[in-house]
Amino acid sequence: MSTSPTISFIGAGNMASAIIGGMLASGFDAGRIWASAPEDSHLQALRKQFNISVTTDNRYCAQQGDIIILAVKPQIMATVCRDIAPVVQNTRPLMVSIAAGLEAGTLDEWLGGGLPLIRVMPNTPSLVGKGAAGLYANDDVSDAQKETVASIFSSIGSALWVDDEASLHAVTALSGSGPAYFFLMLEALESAAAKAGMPAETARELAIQTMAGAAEMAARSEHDPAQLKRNVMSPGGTTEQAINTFESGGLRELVDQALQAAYRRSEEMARELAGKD
Ligand SMILES: NC(=O)C1=CN([C@@H]2O[C@H](COP(=O)(O)OP(=O)(O)OC[C@H]3O[C@@H](n4cnc5c(N)ncnc54)[C@H](OP(=O)(O)O)[C@@H]3O)[C@@H](O)[C@H]2O)C=CC1
Ligand SMILES: O=C(O)[C@@H]1CCC=N1
Repeated sequence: MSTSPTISFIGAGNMASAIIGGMLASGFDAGRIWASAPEDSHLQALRKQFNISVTTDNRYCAQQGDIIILAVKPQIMATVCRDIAPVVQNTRPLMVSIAAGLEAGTLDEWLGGGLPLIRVMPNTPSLVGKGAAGLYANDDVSDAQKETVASIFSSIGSALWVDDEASLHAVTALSGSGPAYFFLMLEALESAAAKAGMPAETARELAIQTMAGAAEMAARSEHDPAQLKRNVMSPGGTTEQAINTFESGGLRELVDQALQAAYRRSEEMARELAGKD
């Protein structure tokens, strides 16, 4: 494989666009990116935005790639993989799946068997170079291939390997789904501030800046989040009142339940899609 491989995305929706946007912003050559999907108008919009090559023909797209990133919904992955199997069995690219739940063994079977395959659980902030991805490789992947894929995902955020495929359920529940948790928090903060009489635009800017600032501080600080939280809580002050309200309302238990629900759904999808349910 050349140092700058051609990457083919099968499926060109939210997550593929976020990865492509992040890759281009980090200097990846648009001439080396292909994407396929059924709806030509969606592809043309993507081509205009990113100047990448597009086609409605998955097999043709697959044929172009040294690395093929499977980025369709898990529920249609079997049809898509079986369709491109004759092509990839011939060209033998490195396969990468970003689908939630779907296990490497199941994908390998649909693709005809014996191909190097990496599962990545990315997230949408990849678009702005702030992604967080967990990666797992099957036994057919070489160290050089692992490095290539890790360097792609490192260029758009953090990329961490897991040794055990089952750990990807936890990655999915934490960072794959995670951006939505923080967007929910932003929604809630904005509407609470609006109730307190703040104009919507001001509330949004202050809430976003506060979230970004807290994240940046947590990333850079030598203190853990509990200490950073205490540093904001003046005894007898305002923060204490808000934190006590969150704690007595069961926020920690709710977060625990939410992550468990996402984790269980990821496991359940793996079983359903492998035909074990
Ligand atoms: N969204 C997220 O935050 C994350 C998603 N993922 C995973 O990424 C994958 C994609 O999710 P997401 O991007 O959100 O989904 P989207 O619905 O946004 O995108 C799905 C894409 O697949 C295309 N598609 C549909 N049918 C076919 C087909 N037969 N052949 C080729 N392409 C097809 C759609 O094309 P068209 O528009 O033409 O219909 C669309 O471009 C999923 O497996 C999900 O688990 C992983 C981590 C995070
Ligand atoms: O909700 C989902 O199933 C996908 C996987 C992680 C984020 N979105």
